[in-house]
Amino acid sequence: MKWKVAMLQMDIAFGQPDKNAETIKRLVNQLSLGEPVDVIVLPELWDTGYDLTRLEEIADPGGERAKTLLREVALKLKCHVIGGSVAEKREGKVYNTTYTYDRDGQLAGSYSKVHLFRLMNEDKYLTAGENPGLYILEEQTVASVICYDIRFPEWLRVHALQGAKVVFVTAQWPHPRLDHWRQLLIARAIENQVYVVACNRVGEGGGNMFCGHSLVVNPWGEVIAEGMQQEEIVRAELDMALVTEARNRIPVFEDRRSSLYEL
Ligand SMILES: O=C(O)CCC(=O)C(=O)O
Repeated sequence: MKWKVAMLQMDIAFGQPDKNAETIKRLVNQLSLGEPVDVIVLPELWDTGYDLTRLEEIADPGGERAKTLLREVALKLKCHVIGGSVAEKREGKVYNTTYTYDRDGQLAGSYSKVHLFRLMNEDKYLTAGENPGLYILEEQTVASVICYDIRFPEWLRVHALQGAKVVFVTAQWPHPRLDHWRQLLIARAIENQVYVVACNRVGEGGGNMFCGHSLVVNPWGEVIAEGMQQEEIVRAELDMALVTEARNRIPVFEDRRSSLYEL
């Protein structure tokens, strides 16, 4: 199984969900004119950006606005959509939530960010999710996590142990930590013998400058696609056979001594 993936490395207008939805539609139109893709990935909080103090007013009730758009995109491009994340209002709380749609326009699953990033005040305005983000797309188990989650190897391991062959990362990762971004993504790919497909935003907002460099890393830790620091669509091809090859050559999952790791 091979998948062509495309990441929409976009700028995000601070606190302007409608304007950001227009940016997505423009990039999707651009994509629809080129080579077909199997999966697209969007960045984190693409609707509101980090305008956290206005979430009461601008967060998406039940994620319905985002769901409508993402479903339309899946049907237009006939591809799976890892829908970045949006500020989802649910039961009086706000979550940082990803929706994944399959190519038939069906919701394959959702994931709310589990590790809230205190440096950007997420803990003050958002509620943490509790469940892993695992989905089945065309019989492939894949995972999606959000930004700061990549600093928690144990969390990605949970997904790999449950069968994920690809981990999609949706992010708003700022400077000056570009090196952390690249190295953490490469490490997560090597240790879990998975593809890591990570979509970051560009531009500035809320006093942060975001570093782009959306990345695709193969299960051997090789960077097979990387964005620059401007709006662009970053493409790559994933070959699931490489996951099996890496796991057969170095059987990390068989060699684990899990009884020694329980804390
Ligand atoms: O961990 C980091 O350095 C950045 C994390 C982040 O920006 C986020 O989770 O939104």
